Amino acid sequence: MAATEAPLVLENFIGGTFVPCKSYIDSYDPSTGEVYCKVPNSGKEEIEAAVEAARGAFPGWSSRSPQERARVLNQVADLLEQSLEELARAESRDQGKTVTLARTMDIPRSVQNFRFFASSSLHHTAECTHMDHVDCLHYTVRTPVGIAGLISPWNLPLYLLTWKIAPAIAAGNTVIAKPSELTSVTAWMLCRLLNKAGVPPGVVNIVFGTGPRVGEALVAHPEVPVISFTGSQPTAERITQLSAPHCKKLSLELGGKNPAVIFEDANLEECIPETVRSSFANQGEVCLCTSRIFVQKSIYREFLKRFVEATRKWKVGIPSDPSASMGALISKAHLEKVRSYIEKARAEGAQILCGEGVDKLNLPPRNQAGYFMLPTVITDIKDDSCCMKEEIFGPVTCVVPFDSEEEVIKRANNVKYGLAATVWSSNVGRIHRVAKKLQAGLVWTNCWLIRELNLPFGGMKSSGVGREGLKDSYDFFTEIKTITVKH
Ligand SMILES: NC(=O)C1=CN([C@@H]2O[C@H](COP(=O)(O)OP(=O)(O)OC[C@H]3O[C@@H](n4cnc5c(N)ncnc54)[C@H](O)[C@@H]3O)[C@@H](O)[C@H]2O)C=CC1
Ligand SMILES: N/C(=C\C=C\C(=O)O)C(=O)O
Repeated sequence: MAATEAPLVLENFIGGTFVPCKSYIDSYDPSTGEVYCKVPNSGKEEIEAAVEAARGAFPGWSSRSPQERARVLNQVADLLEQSLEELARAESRDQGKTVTLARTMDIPRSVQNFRFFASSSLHHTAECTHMDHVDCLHYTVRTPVGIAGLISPWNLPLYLLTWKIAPAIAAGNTVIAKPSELTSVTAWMLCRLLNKAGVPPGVVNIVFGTGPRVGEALVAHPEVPVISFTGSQPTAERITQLSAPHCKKLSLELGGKNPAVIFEDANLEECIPETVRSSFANQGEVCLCTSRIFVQKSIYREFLKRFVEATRKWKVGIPSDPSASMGALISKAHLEKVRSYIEKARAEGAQILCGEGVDKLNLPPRNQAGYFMLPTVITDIKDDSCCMKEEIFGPVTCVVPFDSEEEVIKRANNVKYGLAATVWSSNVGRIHRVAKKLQAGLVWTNCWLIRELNLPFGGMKSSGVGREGLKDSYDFFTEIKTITVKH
């Protein structure tokens, strides 16, 4: 915080009203390491108030027509779009990402989330069957589940929060959302827009604070039957334990250790810049980022040389620098954790080809205490190294050679995660074969992160439970009932 700047003080949003909290948590600007914001340190009391507000709003909201709800969602989208620049700057300051990325990805996608679910909620149809031999007609109806608990992480703050709020309220639920305590500002800014858009009080409640305090109070509340969570696997385990006594419906979107499989017939002109982006976009803090790159032996040396050259051009800079590709990591603790992986790799005898400890980072004096690091490429590393097995969630990627298709599929699948993968080849048959055999909920071939919101998003193995998307989110946020009519 600059000497003259007063901290931004956030408030909870309960029943359509901003409510101060008894205590606050410091929130840091990752690009300077200074406290610039105070986030409510909410707990059980605030969750009780939010549940009461959400319970009160449910009958009215759930009985509105899909068209009426869609109109309100579209209004939220329009208001977000009108505030795009302000939101992008706030997201960048709070998270450390570049303003450019927030402006071109995070905020436009948040707008799209509301528009997409406003529109898709108008097109759901029910199933119907007949049993003529017993004169029966059967059909299904879907009803909103009730109060949905939504817990989101710090890497794509507004993007992932709105990816949960929009489908939940479009389906007629009321919600209590808990954003990450590390990145709460854009969620708080959204609250003002929700009121302006005509979202009735209590339909969306946003309660700020830490996971163990307010997150657990939300998950354990008996009147919140459905929890949608995006974040780490250990937290998902805790959420599962707390939900078990109530048999809650859970959607868990967790981490990844995503492979890129690059065959000798890949178009390297396209593959190299795209694999740099898939490894280092958003400081490598996206669950879909590539962190293990398998390259066929015949092109391994050439790939490595060109990949390192391209990585060195992925500029780290202050988030407002339009020429920067990457900003600061989320926190000091996270930066230290990411760096510790590089140290472990070095101790195991791996080679660090560029980045941390090899190249020099140039930052203005004001940003010297910010949480910056250079994109780092590791090689000569074994498949059983922790850098090849664990989610680092930072700008670090490992490159290793492979011989055959069969071998690379086995090695790519040899981790506990199964979220995303990329395959690079100009052989269509091989692409289909390999994509089918990779254990991942999402496989991008000859591209990365082209999102089709209509189709299922999510992971297998330790990368999660459930899927999100047009039909999947609707199914998750509704209960289905089969009705039989004898005539
Ligand atoms: N989408 C993803 O795949 C993400 C993965 N991560 C991974 O997790 C690591 C740790 O990051 P964290 O911020 O600690 O992730 P986290 O899983 O602890 O945090 C995600 C959300 O869960 C909440 N939370 C934490 N503990 C909770 C609890 N006991 N009950 C209810 N809610 C709880 C947090 O307050 C936050 O809103 C990262 O280094 C990264 O590897 C982190 C964020 C997103
Ligand atoms: N869930 C995450 C990313 C989702 C991206 C998308 O829906 O396009 C994550 O990084 O945690």
